[in-house]
Amino acid sequence: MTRATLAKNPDDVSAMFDQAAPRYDLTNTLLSAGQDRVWRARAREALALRPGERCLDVACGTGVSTEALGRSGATVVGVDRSAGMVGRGAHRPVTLRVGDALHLPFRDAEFDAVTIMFGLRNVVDAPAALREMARVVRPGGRLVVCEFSHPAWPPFRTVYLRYLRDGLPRIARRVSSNPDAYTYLAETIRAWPAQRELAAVIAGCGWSHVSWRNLTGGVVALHRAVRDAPRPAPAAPAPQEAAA
Ligand SMILES: C[S@@+](CC[C@H](N)C(=O)[O-])C[C@H]1O[C@@H](n2cnc3c(N)ncnc32)[C@H](O)[C@@H]1O
Repeated sequence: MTRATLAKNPDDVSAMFDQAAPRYDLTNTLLSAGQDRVWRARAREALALRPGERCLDVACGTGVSTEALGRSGATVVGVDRSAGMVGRGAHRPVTLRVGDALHLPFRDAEFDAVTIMFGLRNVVDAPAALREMARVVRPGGRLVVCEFSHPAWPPFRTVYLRYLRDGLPRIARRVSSNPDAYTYLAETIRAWPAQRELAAVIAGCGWSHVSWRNLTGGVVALHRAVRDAPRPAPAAPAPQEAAA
């Protein structure tokens, strides 16, 4: 998976989000023309949390997604590597922690479900993060990855790629507290694996029943999967009567 492991320095990525944090939520809403709320709502539906379940929101940022997930009646915890992003969410009625997706500060099989929304693309080693998410979810538990993707219809793709190249950085220069973060955003979206390719990566990292659906014509894709059950131990050989 070469394109999902672009050379990204984790400390640089966290510093970039620390700087973008003060106006992160506003910038997102403007750049996506309000679609970000719809995409997160679709991810929430796909997770289908039930009251009493435990869910982990990895790369939770300022906790917008975490707070919305918490309305399901499940216990939801958010974790993010950027202290600046987590700090912006301190007022929210959910638990947000500073922590790394590659070394999640949670026990094996602690959660019923895990999600990562617009975060996997930013993690330095996406397959390692997917394996780590599989570790903290119980066998049979659910994964939802919500991430920018690749529109399939060529005319729409052309317009979208032009927006990424010209429109998005221009808007970001006016609103964001760190416009460079949005040049990086456009670059990482272009380099990110297509829907089918990402599904194959997820399937290779401890997840089964992988499926996906496009949102907004493929601008975003929602991938769902189920945590593999542990393989049953091989049956012990039937006891043999010892030869006399
Ligand atoms: C685009 S933001 C998404 C935030 C939030 N999920 C949302 O939907 O608004 C990406 C987040 O990924 C976080 N991130 C990047 N690498 C990470 C890592 N290794 N561990 C945890 N969080 C990470 C960044 O700090 C940033 O907050």
